[in-house]
Amino acid sequence: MATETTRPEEHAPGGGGEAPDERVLLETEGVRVHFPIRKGFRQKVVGQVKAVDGVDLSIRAGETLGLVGESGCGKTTLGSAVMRAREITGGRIRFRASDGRLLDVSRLGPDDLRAYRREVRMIFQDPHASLNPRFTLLEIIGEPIRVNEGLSGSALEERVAAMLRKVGLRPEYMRRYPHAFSGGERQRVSIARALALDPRLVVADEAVSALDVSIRSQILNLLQDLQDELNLTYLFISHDLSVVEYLCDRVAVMYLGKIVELSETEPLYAAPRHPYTEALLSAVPKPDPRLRGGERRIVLTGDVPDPSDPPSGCSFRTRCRYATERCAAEEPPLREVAPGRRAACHYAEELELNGVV
Ligand SMILES: Nc1ncnc2c1ncn2[C@@H]1O[C@H](COP(=O)(O)OP(=O)(O)OP(=O)(O)O)[C@@H](O)[C@H]1O
Repeated sequence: MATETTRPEEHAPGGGGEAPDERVLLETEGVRVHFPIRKGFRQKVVGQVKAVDGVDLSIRAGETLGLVGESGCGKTTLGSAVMRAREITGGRIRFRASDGRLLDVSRLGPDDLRAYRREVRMIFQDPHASLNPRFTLLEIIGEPIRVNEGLSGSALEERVAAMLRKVGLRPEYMRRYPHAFSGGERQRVSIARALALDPRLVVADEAVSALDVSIRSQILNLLQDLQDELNLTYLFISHDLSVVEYLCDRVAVMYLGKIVELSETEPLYAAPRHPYTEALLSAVPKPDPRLRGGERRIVLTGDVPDPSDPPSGCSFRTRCRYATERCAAEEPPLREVAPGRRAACHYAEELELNGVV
């Protein structure tokens, strides 16, 4: 297959011939991932689950971008599309390779695909499921290094020892199997494996959700330290808004396959511009019980609508307490509503929404 690459000066992320934004490491443009629904003996396609339905997002080099939303809104599917673990149905994902070229991720030739898979790595949610119990840490962490760099013997052991030290584990642990370790230690092993090839972008999907609260902050601190030390960029997928507030520079809020709000973290938490963000924030536990007043808590009623049959107009309108007739008739685009802030709500400028106190 042909590899489509463009020189940085030829194409700007964001398209449309603007000056190229050198800060952008990865960009999605109108990305869609639809799953066909098949029925009957002939497995006829009777519909589409629109898991990701037109996502424009850019991830800047060195930042941590949080991707939040309820279960089923398409976060994991978008992360898998970025990882190229899932083919996209439409749109485009572009990545700025270390040599400065912009790569079209769904059209990579074999060499560029191999390079992409070294530069973009994933940390999974469940370190119990993602670490093979039959392999030692040397094999688990060393495997990508052996395959990609051809190292073996003591050279490989040295690299694995260095990775173990980096994530706060003792090098002599490399002879042991995953079952000998606690959940937090296993997540450190997953991180060591993800970082073994010196990636530039790390997609972390619910990376601390399975951990005890006491361990969670240790792993978050480790991720931050490693980001500083290794110049990493993170796409941090989570349904936990407290964790995202702590770790992320910017936040993208996803609902029913679309980004509905995108902003730097602090202003988004202080004064959201989309009613869905407001509802998510109102459910975040407050440290001070006096601030947990019933009147501030907005209960999101009902489930996320069926992504194979989304509501007309604004997809959130069926659960939105501010919805009007216009919301059913007209889909609000994701647009700039204040400097550096985007929201997909007709009333983003007028509504006075509550943030986290
Ligand atoms: N392989 C698949 N085939 C059909 N539908 C799928 C498939 N994978 C995901 N979906 C559907 O796509 C939608 C988005 O799922 P996805 O797992 O991406 O959401 P999510 O926000 O990551 O949720 P969670 O946090 O529960 O993983 C859901 O409706 C899900 O049922």
